[in-house]
Amino acid sequence: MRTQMLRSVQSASKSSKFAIRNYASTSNPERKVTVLGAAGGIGQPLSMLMKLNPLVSTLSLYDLAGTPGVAADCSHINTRAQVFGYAEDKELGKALEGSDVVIIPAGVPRKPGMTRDDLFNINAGIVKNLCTAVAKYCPNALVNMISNPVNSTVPIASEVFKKAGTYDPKRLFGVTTLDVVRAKTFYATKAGLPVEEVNVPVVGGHAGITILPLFSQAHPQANLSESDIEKLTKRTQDGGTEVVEAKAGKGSATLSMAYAGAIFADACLKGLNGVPDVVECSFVESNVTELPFFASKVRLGKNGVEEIYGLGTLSDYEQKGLEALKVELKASIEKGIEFARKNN
Ligand SMILES: NC(=O)c1ccc[n+]([C@@H]2O[C@H](COP(=O)([O-])OP(=O)(O)OC[C@H]3O[C@@H](n4cnc5c(N)ncnc54)[C@H](O)[C@@H]3O)[C@@H](O)[C@H]2O)c1
Ligand SMILES: O=C(O)C[C@H](O)C(=O)O
Repeated sequence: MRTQMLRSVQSASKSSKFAIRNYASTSNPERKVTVLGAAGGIGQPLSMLMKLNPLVSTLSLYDLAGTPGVAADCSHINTRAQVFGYAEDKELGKALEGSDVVIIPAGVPRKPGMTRDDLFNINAGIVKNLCTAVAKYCPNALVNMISNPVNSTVPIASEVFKKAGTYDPKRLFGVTTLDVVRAKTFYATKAGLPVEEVNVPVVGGHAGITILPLFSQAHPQANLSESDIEKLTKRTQDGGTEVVEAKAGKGSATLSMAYAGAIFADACLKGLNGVPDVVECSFVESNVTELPFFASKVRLGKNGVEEIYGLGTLSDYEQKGLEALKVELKASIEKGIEFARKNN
């Protein structure tokens, strides 16, 4: 028994040495990913998932406090990325310099009874300051905005970058991947399909009714009733609230968000590295509708957004949802722009 265990340990260690040699010999370019808010509920698991990503060569972890510990912990994982922890304002520049992708989950989460917009007063200022630093230290980075309310924080970031003269709409993304992750999970469960084979585009924004899953375009197509589609739509729109209530005051989605954030950052890295046909939904500057920002499928490439796809054919129910969401989304976008202009 003991010999058998020893043998399996020896073979495991042989295979991990082999894996390390393989990493060293891959042709993946050097890529620096920075996480701002890395010691938080999303930041920690997201940092770990980025440490596991072989496309990352440098992982830079920044938060107001606690990042040296998170970085030391992550750094012991035997994967390619070199990990560095930075804390406090004075280290923000070093954390950001040379970044290819900056992921921003810095800010406060919701408690039961709150909307994402209730976070605006605190998170708007945090995002504005962090984006000012991004413009200064890594103006060419792809920015993955996770901090809520995404419908307003992305417009804030765009105004900050415009003021700094660094704005490139192809490089700014609101991360809406969690809506897609949820839509896939709920749809696959209801339809009895293997979840890994399911795809569902989610468009609009990232709050309540502005989240519009397009189940009429789901793959594979399942024969669900109108009432099932309405329930799935509502559950996707309320997915964040479902987690906030279940956590009962201890924050919002962190683990599923870290997973979703890691998928989106990986797509950005693949695009930068020239991998073809990388498509994800994201909230970006867009002319798909009359609104200046909108989430839809985008193709990622060496410059960030290479192509923004239109909405395709919508069902009557989705068309109504689209018209209904525009009022709220427009107001949230304008609120962000106005805040950034006033506080410039
Ligand atoms: N886009 C999405 O789908 C999605 C999903 C889940 C949560 N969120 C949002 O992500 C944000 C973070 O959520 P969380 O659960 O990780 O919260 P958290 O409170 O656990 O962590 C936030 C972290 O941000 C840090 N922070 C605050 N101000 C900072 C600053 N100026 N610079 C650097 N770091 C700073 C805090 O110290 C903390 O460690 C919230 O706004 C939440 O609503 C978005
Ligand atoms: O719901 C929240 O407040 C967090 C996040 O936006 C989510 O969708 O889980």
